[in-house]
Amino acid sequence: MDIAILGVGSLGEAVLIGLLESGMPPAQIWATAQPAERAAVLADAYGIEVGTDNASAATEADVVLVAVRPGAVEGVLDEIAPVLEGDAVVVSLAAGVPLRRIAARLPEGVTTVRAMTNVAARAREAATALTAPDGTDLTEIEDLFDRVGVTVTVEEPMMDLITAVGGSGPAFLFYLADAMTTAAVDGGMDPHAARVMVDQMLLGACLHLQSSDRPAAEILDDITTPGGTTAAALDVLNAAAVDDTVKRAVGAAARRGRDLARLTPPLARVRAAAPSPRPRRPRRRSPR
Ligand SMILES: NC(=O)C1=CN([C@@H]2O[C@H](COP(=O)(O)OP(=O)(O)OC[C@H]3O[C@@H](n4cnc5c(N)ncnc54)[C@H](OP(=O)(O)O)[C@@H]3O)[C@@H](O)[C@H]2O)C=CC1
Ligand SMILES: O=C(O)[C@@H]1CCC=N1
Repeated sequence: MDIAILGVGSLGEAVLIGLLESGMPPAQIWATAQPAERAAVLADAYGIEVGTDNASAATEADVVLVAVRPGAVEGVLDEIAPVLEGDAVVVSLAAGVPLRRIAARLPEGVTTVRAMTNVAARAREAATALTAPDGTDLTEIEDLFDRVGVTVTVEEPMMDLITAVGGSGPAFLFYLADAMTTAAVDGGMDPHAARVMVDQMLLGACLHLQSSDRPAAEILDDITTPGGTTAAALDVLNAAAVDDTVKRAVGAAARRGRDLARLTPPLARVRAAAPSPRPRRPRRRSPR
């Protein structure tokens, strides 16, 4: 199976790396990026065909992954629609853009799929949710995403919530990692040692959680020695209602997904409302 990845940015590159690491031959992957200089850098780095012409890349592929930002999806679909064969499969990786809007841009018979995955595809540990019109055989696409992690199939109305939890989810952990590393460095720890410590702690905790059938709240209890250090930390987190804040953050991300679906072109108004497309927490000191 030949695939095309259209719009190799942050997510597209993560998926590309994961697929190559899974053993997919570079000759089976066609990609596009902008500008041409970035396409050349990607081609050189990964040994695959990377251009700027989406239609040319799509012509080569059995499965086309559309990895541009939500506001650019429909324009890319318009570019590739004339060259797609009837048995082509088009998978949108974008947040928010619904199946009906994808199908409306493509020739009759082309299979349309939405996939919500995440940057852990780079480490072949992504959580991917697929949705497609009723009756679609997703076996081939499940196999493709299984190469970069774990794949589930869901109904489309769940996609905004899954985008918040699964797609944006790594950001919650990176936020925590940054805050904990900063706290350690501010307390006098060597930045490199702090980074190693926090990374390994998160990895170990996630593996522990994944290997257990027990709810996270119960595992949390195991660490919380009465009157001990964890209890002191939890007192502060609970006083600040961090659990409620996390719920509200998930809600905000899911609502943004719904907004992206409504707005055409989506990003014009969303950008006007949010000055920075990638808002970051101010950093007091940068770990290495
Ligand atoms: N980042 C993530 O972790 C996740 C992202 N997603 C979804 O993935 C999509 C991409 O997000 P992300 O990777 O963060 O965004 P990026 O902006 O990093 O990647 C998109 C890339 O597409 C390029 N591009 C824009 N227009 C075209 C075009 N017409 N043809 C070819 N390439 C084009 C952009 O170039 P330029 O910058 O020059 O415009 C950019 O390099 C979004 O739809 C998002 O909702 C979903 C889950 C997780
Ligand atoms: O921030 C975003 O909109 C994309 C979708 C999920 C993760 N990143």
